[in-house]
Amino acid sequence: EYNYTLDSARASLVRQEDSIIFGLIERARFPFNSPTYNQTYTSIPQFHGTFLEFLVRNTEAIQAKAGRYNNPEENPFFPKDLPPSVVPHYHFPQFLDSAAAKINLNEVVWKTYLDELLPMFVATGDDGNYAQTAATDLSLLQAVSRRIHYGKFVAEVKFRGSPKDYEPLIRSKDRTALMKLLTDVSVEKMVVKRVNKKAMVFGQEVSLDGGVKGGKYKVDPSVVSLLYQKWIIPLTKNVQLEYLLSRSLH
Ligand SMILES: O=C(O)C(=O)C[C@]1(C(=O)O)C=C[C@@H](O)C=C1
Repeated sequence: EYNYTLDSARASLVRQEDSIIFGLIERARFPFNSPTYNQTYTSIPQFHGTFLEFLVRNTEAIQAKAGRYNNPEENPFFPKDLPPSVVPHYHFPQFLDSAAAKINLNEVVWKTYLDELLPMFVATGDDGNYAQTAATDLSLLQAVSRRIHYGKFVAEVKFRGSPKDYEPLIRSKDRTALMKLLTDVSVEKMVVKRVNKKAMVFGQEVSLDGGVKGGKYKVDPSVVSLLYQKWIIPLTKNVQLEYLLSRSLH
């Protein structure tokens, strides 16, 4: 069995910050491009939904065939009606409880992304690049979703580390106490500080003479920390909580 530890789980979360910040930078290259999210823009035959939904549903279908969702770290946004994988099944280590498969907070991720995150880091305007915009949305959505659902692994590690603390709270469904037990405020503060710093490093204009052009970053570092503080960390904790509450006990 693969050896997940709190250190290795946290190292993965740190690594995933890179994907999220580069995803933000990539999406921020385009203005808001409202037709991407606007039902009335598309008249795609046999499809009812936004342009983004069209791209995501179809991409997920092809990625499902290619085996993406065989990996327990991946959670689709539209799990209903996905085609089965057509490739040989790689046997990923069974680290999580079987209840994990049912935990999917992507509906919340989707809504939060559109209603809260996008308006915070994207400029207003329309340059017609809807397909490119939707593609950057999808890869960012997938990075955020993977990070948040990685909470399942973090929670399992924590549970195995102190089952005597977690079991009674799970039995009594004490959400408040569970939330308190899985929270580490000092780690959260470090995460928020680090993503701010990474946004400065990754988002600077690099020039050959005289290093970095001052002042302007490709995505606002304070917005990146705010996104983490307000949405990404709290959602990761919600995944941990839901996972623990549905975890089987012996
Ligand atoms: O590192 C942990 O222990 C986590 O559970 C991850 C995380 C996070 O989302 O970054 C969430 C809850 C903790 O309070 C600290 C950090």
